[in-house]
Amino acid sequence: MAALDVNGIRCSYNGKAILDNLSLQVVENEIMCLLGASGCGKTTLLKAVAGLLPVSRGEIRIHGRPMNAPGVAVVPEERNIGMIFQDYALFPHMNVAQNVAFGLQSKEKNKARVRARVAEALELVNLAELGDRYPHQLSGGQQQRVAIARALICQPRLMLLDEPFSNIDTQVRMRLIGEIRSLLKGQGISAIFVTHSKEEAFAFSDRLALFRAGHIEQVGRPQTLYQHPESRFVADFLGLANYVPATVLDSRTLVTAMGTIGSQACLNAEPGTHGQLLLRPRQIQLSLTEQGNGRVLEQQFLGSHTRCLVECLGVTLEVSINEPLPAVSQVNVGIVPHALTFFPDTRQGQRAVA
Ligand SMILES: Nc1ncnc2c1ncn2[C@@H]1O[C@H](COP(=O)(O)OP(=O)(O)OP(=O)(O)O)[C@@H](O)[C@H]1O
Repeated sequence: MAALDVNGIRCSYNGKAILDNLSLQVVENEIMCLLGASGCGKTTLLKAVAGLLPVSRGEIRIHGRPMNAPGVAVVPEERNIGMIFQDYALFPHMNVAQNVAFGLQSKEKNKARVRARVAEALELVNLAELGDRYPHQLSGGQQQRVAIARALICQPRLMLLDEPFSNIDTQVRMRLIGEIRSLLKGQGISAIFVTHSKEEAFAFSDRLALFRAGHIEQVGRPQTLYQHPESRFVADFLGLANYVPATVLDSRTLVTAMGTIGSQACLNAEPGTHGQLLLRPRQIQLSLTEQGNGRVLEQQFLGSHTRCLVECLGVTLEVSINEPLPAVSQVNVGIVPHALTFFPDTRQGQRAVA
């Protein structure tokens, strides 16, 4: 059974539909990321799932239970979900332990049991020693951990996280993402996580749904979307994309100005089809040679890799290499063998065929 089943929902503000006929499934213990530019409807979907926004068409089921069937509108506190927001939403006049206990107190009257559950939740987020501190005495990362402990204490089966890492500085962010991911996995909690950062989406999610103006453009594993985007919109959103004009020779070969390039998977396009070959910066390799077909225009050493701009037969390519090359180098541009992604020119919206 799916942890969450969103089926053809419509949500509006002031009569204007923001989501229309939108569907999405999240399986048990899966972390799904809603990724997209500002205003595309990610938070609207989260609010509909939480029960904070009415759904005028379609259906939402959480662990098989209908939330909004005709005559049914399950209130947020009865959906067995935890919510974590960007601004932590901690009560400033309560200490950490009181903040964490807050949601449980209406359900559990036995004070000793509340104390034990608070201690357990703080232990899970590595804040066992800080129960007496107040929010203003904590770092951003620690405050977000308190918000997570507060959500975990009610033992939700589905967690909704709305940009939970955007106020955390970059050095702490990736560590916190790793910690929270293992925590959710360890506790068997499914989650939906909203962000507009692709790096966070890649690091945190099992699958991601890329939003575009109220609909989902593509949903799948982060690596699949990055390496095999179905449209140029997805390709461009998820990272730097080079495009090389190409023509299909046969089901596994493209002809480009750089020569013929073999694909490790079928291209599914008719021979003679013109289009664009997608090449990520790591899918291009450079070798130093005076007779090479490329010329290095610019390089930036970025620590873990070097960004290199190369002019090759009239196309400028961005390539990612380990170490900088000698200045003013002539290079040969080659393609790392892989399953090629090719966008035919003729199709509307330029959908990929590989
Ligand atoms: N309360 C509201 N009343 C009217 N329009 C709203 C309201 N809340 C959001 N909207 C509009 O709905 C659209 C989707 O907003 P939503 O908050 O879902 O976007 P988002 O993808 O989460 O964006 P962000 O990344 O900026 O949070 C936007 O055009 C926004 O202006």
